[in-house]
Amino acid sequence: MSDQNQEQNFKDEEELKGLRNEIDRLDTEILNLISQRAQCAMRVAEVKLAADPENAVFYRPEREAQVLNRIMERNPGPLGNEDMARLFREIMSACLALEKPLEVAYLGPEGTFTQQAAKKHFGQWVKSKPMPAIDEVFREVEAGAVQYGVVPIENSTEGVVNHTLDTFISSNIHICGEVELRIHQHLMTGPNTRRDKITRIYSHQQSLAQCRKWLDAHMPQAERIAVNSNAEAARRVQGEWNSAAIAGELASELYGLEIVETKIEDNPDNSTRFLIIGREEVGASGGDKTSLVVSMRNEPGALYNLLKPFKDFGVDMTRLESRPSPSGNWTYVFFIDFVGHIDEKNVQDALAAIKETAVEVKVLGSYPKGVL
Ligand SMILES: O=C(O)C(=O)C[C@]1(C(=O)O)C=C[C@@H](O)C=C1
Repeated sequence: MSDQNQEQNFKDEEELKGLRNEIDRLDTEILNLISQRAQCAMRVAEVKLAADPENAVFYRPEREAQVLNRIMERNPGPLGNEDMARLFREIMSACLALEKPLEVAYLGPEGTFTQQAAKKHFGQWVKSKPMPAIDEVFREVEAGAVQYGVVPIENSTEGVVNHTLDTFISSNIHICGEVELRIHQHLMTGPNTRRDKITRIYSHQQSLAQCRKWLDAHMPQAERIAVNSNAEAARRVQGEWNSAAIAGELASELYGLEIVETKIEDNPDNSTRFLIIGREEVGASGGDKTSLVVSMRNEPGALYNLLKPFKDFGVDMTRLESRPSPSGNWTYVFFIDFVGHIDEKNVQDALAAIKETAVEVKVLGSYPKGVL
């Protein structure tokens, strides 16, 4: 090595050492600040408990949305807004676990996109409990066995999850949040699988449908087998040498499979919206949505009467679905989402006007718009 090179190396080493010292100093500062924040959260828990020892509510979706939105607004970079918000998501999740460990039921089994959505919304610090069906998630929350639940509500390519909508009609559960997940489907195999020997591909029927063009083009010879969930598909592949699964990343981690092809969904904007359900109503965050279920008499102008108040009171409707009413007779109930919180004056006026013509209006909940 020449003297010049040696000198340059020495300078680089010195600079690296200086930068690492600076990182150590900053980490100590961050460590102390996070600890102070955690102490504050513990104090918040004491205040909540003193105010209402029996029914103190520790998880506050409206406050969490405000914290994350504020972080995104003030983020100076170079980390992106979402990356930064995810870091704070985890800090807040850990702080909440200090106040009160949460348990959340989700549509299982382990490794489903719904579990991924639960982790995205609540962070890594909640305990999650898989349930075999959507109505069992509702029942678990209603019975108080867990504090919250997570259920899928609509997919951008496959449409609404009717089972979730129908379950709301007969339950007393509130919606207290929403979370959207980009759905990426991956092809995964076990450690002994040979790509050219794959004769079977397992996945949930919806996922097989979402990857149909890719499968036609790349694996036309393999039989497609629909199973109950993507996680179940991954579990099956574990013990087989000639099969593959299509599932999400979490399932591959859980069952020790290797992802051999990433993002094979035909539509790159494929996403699913999930709802967070609970027993309490949620306060206003300043950026909220409300969901209603309304049943109308089967008469001329019924839909007009339902929609007019939204225009009259300037309420922005974001979704309208109709479902057959459980009472039968070809009558329908309408599921409506709109922008605003039930505490806001124009929302209350619109609801009062709808109630004049509706048979029944049920507010499923006001909740903060999904942040992440
Ligand atoms: O502000 C509160 O009510 C808190 O409990 C603190 C905190 C936080 O860490 O910022 C923790 C949990 C809640 O869900 C919301 C916020």
